[in-house]
Amino acid sequence: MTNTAFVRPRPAVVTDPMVSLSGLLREWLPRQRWFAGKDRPVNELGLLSLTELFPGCLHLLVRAGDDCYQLLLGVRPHLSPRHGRALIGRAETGPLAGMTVFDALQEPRSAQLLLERLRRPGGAGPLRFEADPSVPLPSGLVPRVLEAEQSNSSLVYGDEFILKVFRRVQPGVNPDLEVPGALAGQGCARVPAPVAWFRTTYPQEATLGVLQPFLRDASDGWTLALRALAAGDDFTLQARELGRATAEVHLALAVSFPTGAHEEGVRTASAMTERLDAAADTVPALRPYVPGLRTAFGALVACDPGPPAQRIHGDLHLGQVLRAGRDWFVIDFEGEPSRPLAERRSTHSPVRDIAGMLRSFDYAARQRRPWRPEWARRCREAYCAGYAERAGWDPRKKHGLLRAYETDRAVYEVLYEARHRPDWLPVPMAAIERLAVRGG
Ligand SMILES: Nc1ncnc2c1ncn2[C@@H]1O[C@H](COP(=O)(O)OP(=O)(O)O)[C@@H](O)[C@H]1O
Ligand SMILES: O=P(O)(O)O[C@H]1O[C@H](CO)[C@@H](O[C@H]2O[C@H](CO)[C@@H](O)[C@H](O)[C@H]2O)[C@H](O)[C@H]1O
Repeated sequence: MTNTAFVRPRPAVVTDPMVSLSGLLREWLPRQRWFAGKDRPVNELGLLSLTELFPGCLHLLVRAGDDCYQLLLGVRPHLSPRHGRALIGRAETGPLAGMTVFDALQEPRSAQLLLERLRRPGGAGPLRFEADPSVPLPSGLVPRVLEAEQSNSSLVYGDEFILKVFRRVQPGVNPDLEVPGALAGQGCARVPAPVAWFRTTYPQEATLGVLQPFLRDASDGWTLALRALAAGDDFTLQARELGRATAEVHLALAVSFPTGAHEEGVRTASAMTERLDAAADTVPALRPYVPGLRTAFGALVACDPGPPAQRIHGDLHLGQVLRAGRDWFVIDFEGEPSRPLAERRSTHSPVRDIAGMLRSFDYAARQRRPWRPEWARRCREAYCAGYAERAGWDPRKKHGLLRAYETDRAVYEVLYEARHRPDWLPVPMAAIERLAVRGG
């Protein structure tokens, strides 16, 4: 979304509201977890589109640096102190002078009206609200903001549905709508199916939010793994079932979307090397390990190409899987948020997902002192065994591939932690050291 043309408000609302909003948003945006540009000041905000969603609620797409963000802003004379967390500030100048501006997603009345909007398919200016007509959406469900460390913002309605509002918007269909929709069409029960969604048609087509059933009694894999570690419990049964669930999702993806040829070793190795070099430019701690890590990528050229490329999850880790009863569900098919959407929607080796989950067992084991490498090793074994049971091929027999993909994932994690959670940097750095120096 690089088109910065000002969209005339449809339906007409206020003129040039950015005069009122820019200063407030420049302060507020860098404090939001989902805002990617924290490392530089927000100098200029470009308005891409503005729509009055309902009275007192503006929908905005704004450009900050190279990124486009979706904002739902409440604008009222006053905000109850009970909802102080939603407050962005009081506009001093421009057409909204004197009004209180707040994050509408964190204010219950606005969140309720947003669900009402999803219940009635139709348009509002460039926005389109759509729903699966076979799923009844009750009115009056009480909203609450999900208190999770998230890349987006999610609202839970009456513990029945969860609405994910994408914050960083890229043109095109978001895989987190596309993939669960296609998998539901294949009857894959491992992924909650979208029941309603909204998108924009301006300045370019883009998915803005998806509503899906809320798995009420579910716990995510990360929480369960840490709980097992703290109690000294074995986690191999769960890991094995998770391996099976991953393979089932991969099989469903392979029939729902076109598959590709085997990823070509030379091309994959050079893409991974490029990512490594870019990461080492940003994170100096990586530099001493670059030659050793390159060896892992270089080995791809000679090793068995592995399974054919296909659509995958793209950012699989323990936080992306939910266990309800004895079943694992997979969520969040957006892929790695920093990659371009076209790349996230293309085919890749399924080994990429497997490597993501294997790295996650290592992350979990490193949350305890002393570090529990045996716990991680057993989970990794069990996960691969479960995967092999369903997929018909065993990831453990693809050592060279697995090492390269794990290395690539650890490099991504180093960059991610450096940007978002510098205190966590030692976790992927320990893996980098292991992969570069000891080779696996
Ligand atoms: N269908 C669901 N049922 C229950 N909880 C969910 C569901 N979808 C997401 N969640 C919860 O919301 C959290 C964030 O969802 P996710 O899609 O990973 O968002 P993000 O991409 O912003 O990180 C998950 O970790 C999980 O706890
Ligand atoms: O926000 P997303 O879930 O899309 O994923 C991003 O954030 C994750 C952290 O919240 C990050 O995952 C890394 O930390 C996890 C523990 O918090 C660990 O289980 C993962 O293995 C590790 O990669 C993920 O990389 C990032 O894309």
